[in-house]
Amino acid sequence: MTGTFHHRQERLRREAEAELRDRLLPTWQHRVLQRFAVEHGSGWYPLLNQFAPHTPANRPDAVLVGPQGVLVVLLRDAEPEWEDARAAFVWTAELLAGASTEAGAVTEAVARAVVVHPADHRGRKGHSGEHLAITEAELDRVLRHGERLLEPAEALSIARHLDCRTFDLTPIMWHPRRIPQQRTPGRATGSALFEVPDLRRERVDRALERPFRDWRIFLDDTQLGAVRRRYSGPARITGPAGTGKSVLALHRLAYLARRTTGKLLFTTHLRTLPQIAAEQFRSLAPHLVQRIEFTHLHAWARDFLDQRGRAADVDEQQVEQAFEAVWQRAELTDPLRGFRNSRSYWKDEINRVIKGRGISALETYQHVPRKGRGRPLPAELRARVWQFYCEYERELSARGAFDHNDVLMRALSELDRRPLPRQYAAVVVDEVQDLTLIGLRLVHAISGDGPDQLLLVGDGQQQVYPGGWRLSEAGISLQGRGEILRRNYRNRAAILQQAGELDAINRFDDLDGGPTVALRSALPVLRGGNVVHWQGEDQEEALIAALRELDEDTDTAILTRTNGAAQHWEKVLREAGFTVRALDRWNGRTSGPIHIGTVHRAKGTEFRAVFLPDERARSHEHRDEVEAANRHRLVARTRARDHLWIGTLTR
Ligand SMILES: Nc1ncnc2c1ncn2[C@@H]1O[C@H](COP(=O)(O)OP(=O)(O)OP(=O)(O)O)[C@@H](O)[C@H]1O
Repeated sequence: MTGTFHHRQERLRREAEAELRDRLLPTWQHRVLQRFAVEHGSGWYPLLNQFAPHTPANRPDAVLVGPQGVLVVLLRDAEPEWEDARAAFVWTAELLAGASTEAGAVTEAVARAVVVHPADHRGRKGHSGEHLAITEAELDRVLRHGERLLEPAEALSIARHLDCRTFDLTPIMWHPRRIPQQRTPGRATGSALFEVPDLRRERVDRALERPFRDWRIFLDDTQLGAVRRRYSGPARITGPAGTGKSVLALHRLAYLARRTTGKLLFTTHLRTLPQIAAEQFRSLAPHLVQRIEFTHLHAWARDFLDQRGRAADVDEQQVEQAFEAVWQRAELTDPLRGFRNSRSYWKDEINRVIKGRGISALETYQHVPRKGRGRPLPAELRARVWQFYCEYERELSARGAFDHNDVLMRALSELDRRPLPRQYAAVVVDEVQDLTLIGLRLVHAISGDGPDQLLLVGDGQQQVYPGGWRLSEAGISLQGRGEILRRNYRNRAAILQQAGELDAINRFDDLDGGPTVALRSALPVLRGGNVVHWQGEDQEEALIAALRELDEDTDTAILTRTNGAAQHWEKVLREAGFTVRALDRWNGRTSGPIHIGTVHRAKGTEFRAVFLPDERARSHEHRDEVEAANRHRLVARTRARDHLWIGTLTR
């Protein structure tokens, strides 16, 4: 077989020689291109720039499509200007627009720029922000090693697409209209050597890695359209849980990073999400990760104020004490308790409705809409709340303390006083539905209104913090710029159906007036799924037994409503011998132990199996509480990909 293989290589080499004969290429370039041509035998489709060796500086000399993706190749004696390498990449990436395979529309993540130098090159090698630099002696690095990204049929259809899109690239050694038989060197096709168990394992492995591989390399048409669209001002991506909003946001960041200079910002109000997004981005576009700042909005504001010499740190304990001091004053709180006897309700009123909206006068508060906050609050009570709020502010200032809203407000006023010296090339905000109005104003002040500057990503059905706003209140106008995603790629059909049955009213978009799609109308992509409704008295025993029944417990989470419950389950599972990790310490990198945390912490994440133990929540008397609880449940259930376990205590 080896003899046949070498014979074939030699024949390919001779054919390549004949194809390249008329080109007046420097000897080393000739050698490289010949090698590319020969690699057709192992599944690569080379296309040569028709101007080579006089290719314009900002174009590739060759493009190769094969198992390791699309290589945008520049053959250079000396290091190219980085703008040229980037322009060659972007030129090829633009040609990829519209390419699709059975798995979806092709993204830029499939492509990378490679600069090949002669063997005796002494200059810089390795990865730069824009490309990988190697010598001709190291071609195996890109042709043979590395992650396998494309199936043979995918590679062929992408190569054909490139051939159709431009006259500048000419196929060498293959004919775009003939379908060649794929052969893999060293392995006979259809051979009995391929054992059935191997095949089965390969299929299972591929199925498990599939969604991840797929979303990096292929997006659906709507997603890809939104990644590449030029928005003349702020834009918004909505869609039910699991429809790839965050994935789209990451692709758009990579797309914009390649076409701009300077930093880009990914932010959200959730503390743990930016790190997880950064990890995902790293696998999508490792060379661009330095260009993106992944940070939660409060940390951004705090660092910004620090740089301006106006440090404002939040001491949670002091803030809590300030609130408590006022809450204990019966003359202030009795009328409020009469309306709603809930400390957290009034805390939300201050944090999310008054301060979170930046309201500075009672007159404004008297008229502010409080959608999603339950019964209307009469004017006289609003005056009482205002008094409470003023006392709280006094308590804070007596302690010299700032709360989270203060930090955002100070950052906003500082930006107003002196804008950023260098604007971000783009700002992406994830989980936007849970930002306060002040938070939204801040991101708008950071981004500005320019083309492609601001992308808001969210879903009103997943709002878990009270409060609401209209975009216009933050001075943001969308004018129809936006996309709605509908295909759910995360949850298997049974889970999607289960979560879709919840009556999770979308108050957020109700405020904003835009069109929406509810989870129950999302289109499931993955079939099957397993939902277990457990009912009984000994929940600990049942949950542990269910965990033990899982074929493997990696990529599993126990999600709770409260921190107390999360701590309880951490202890129970540790004692039962499981390795567990608190969700708020997770950076999205490893999926080893069982994750335990609140649903708030789990926002934007997903797990193969999710357990939702019953917490004996007090029954909800008010409509807003019922709505909030249902949105909360929807978020929790839609974190599960394959298995969902829902506990109900009967005692
Ligand atoms: N085009 C695609 N092909 C395959 N998988 C995809 C595609 N788009 C997204 N996915 C997968 O779908 C899952 C959900 O994606 P993502 O987290 O971006 O959804 P989301 O809309 O932001 O969800 P949520 O609002 O619930 O946080 C991820 O596992 C992602 O890998």
